[in-house]
Amino acid sequence: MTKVSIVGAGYVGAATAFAMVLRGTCSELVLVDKNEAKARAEAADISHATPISHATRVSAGSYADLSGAHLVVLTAGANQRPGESRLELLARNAAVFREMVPQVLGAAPEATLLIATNPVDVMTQLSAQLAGPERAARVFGSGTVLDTARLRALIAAQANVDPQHVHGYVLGEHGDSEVVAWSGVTIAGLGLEKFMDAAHKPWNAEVQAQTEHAVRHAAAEIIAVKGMTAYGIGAALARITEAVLRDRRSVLTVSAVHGRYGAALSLPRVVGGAGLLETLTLPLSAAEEAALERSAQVLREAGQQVL
Ligand SMILES: NC(=O)C1=CN([C@@H]2O[C@H](COP(=O)(O)OP(=O)(O)OC[C@H]3O[C@@H](n4cnc5c(N)ncnc54)[C@H](O)[C@@H]3O)[C@@H](O)[C@H]2O)C=CC1
Ligand SMILES: CC(=O)C(=O)O
Repeated sequence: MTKVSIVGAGYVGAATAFAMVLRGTCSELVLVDKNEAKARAEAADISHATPISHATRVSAGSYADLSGAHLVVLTAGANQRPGESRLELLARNAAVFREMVPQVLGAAPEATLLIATNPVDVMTQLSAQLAGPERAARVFGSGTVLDTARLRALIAAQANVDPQHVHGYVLGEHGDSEVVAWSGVTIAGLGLEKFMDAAHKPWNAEVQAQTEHAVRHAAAEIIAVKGMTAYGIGAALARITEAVLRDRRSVLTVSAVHGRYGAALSLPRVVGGAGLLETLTLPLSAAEEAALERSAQVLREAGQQVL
């Protein structure tokens, strides 16, 4: 039996629950929201997919119903309005987390906490602070797992290959200062430029810059039209959850506090049954290292407002 709870049954919480049911991530799923009627309606709607996907017991509940959860996904709080940055949500969502995290930990003291609410890096650092150092390996955020997926999808489209066979990472803030680690992107074991050359696909500095711009601004462009993003992050949260529940030792760019950078930010990390198992140090170019340090500086300054 694997039990997951999602606190925040808005667009992201519902998309995550739906992704989990389609993927068969867990056997029991409980949705909690301060709007109890919304949580009940989403749970009912999603449960109707279970006979034609995976047998998952989906319900709505209160904090008390988190008891026994192996992992709790936190998606509660405000989302961005068109034109707003993630960091502008800081004060509002920090207030939600100060109230919510102690209640979650009170009801499910053994659970791994997976944070998605924005600004996700600062919310992760705040949650880690509220949870205490003994839970350090079990409190982390979705970080740049979504941005990394966007990068892989865009490169795959250019290369005309399966996105699962494109490897590379977005590091740092899940936000405007994020860093695309171009020096480490590979397809079929070849560096990106070598692969594109061998496959006779057009790739140059201009295409690379356009791709990076599209990754960095993906959320803003989607939000400008439909008001929110949900499917990408829903799939990402389901994938991260599976790494924990199935002890996969997956390499994922989740966000966690890093002593050297003095903030929670994303680096490639090994994620498994005990949570964060290892942080990997990638060989980066000097420009990427400097950009990562600047991203950490953005997060340290943002953190000073609420930590
Ligand atoms: N990390 C990532 O990659 C992504 C993060 N997000 C973030 O996820 C968060 C949620 O976004 P949406 O689902 O679109 O927002 P939404 O407004 O649709 O849902 C938020 C839900 O949180 C609930 N809520 C608020 N305070 C609560 C509390 N104290 N206890 C329980 N429930 C509470 C609300 O009732 C609402 O149902 C936002 O901060 C958004 O920016 C969104 C997309 C990607
Ligand atoms: C909203 C957000 O953080 C995203 O889609 O990346």
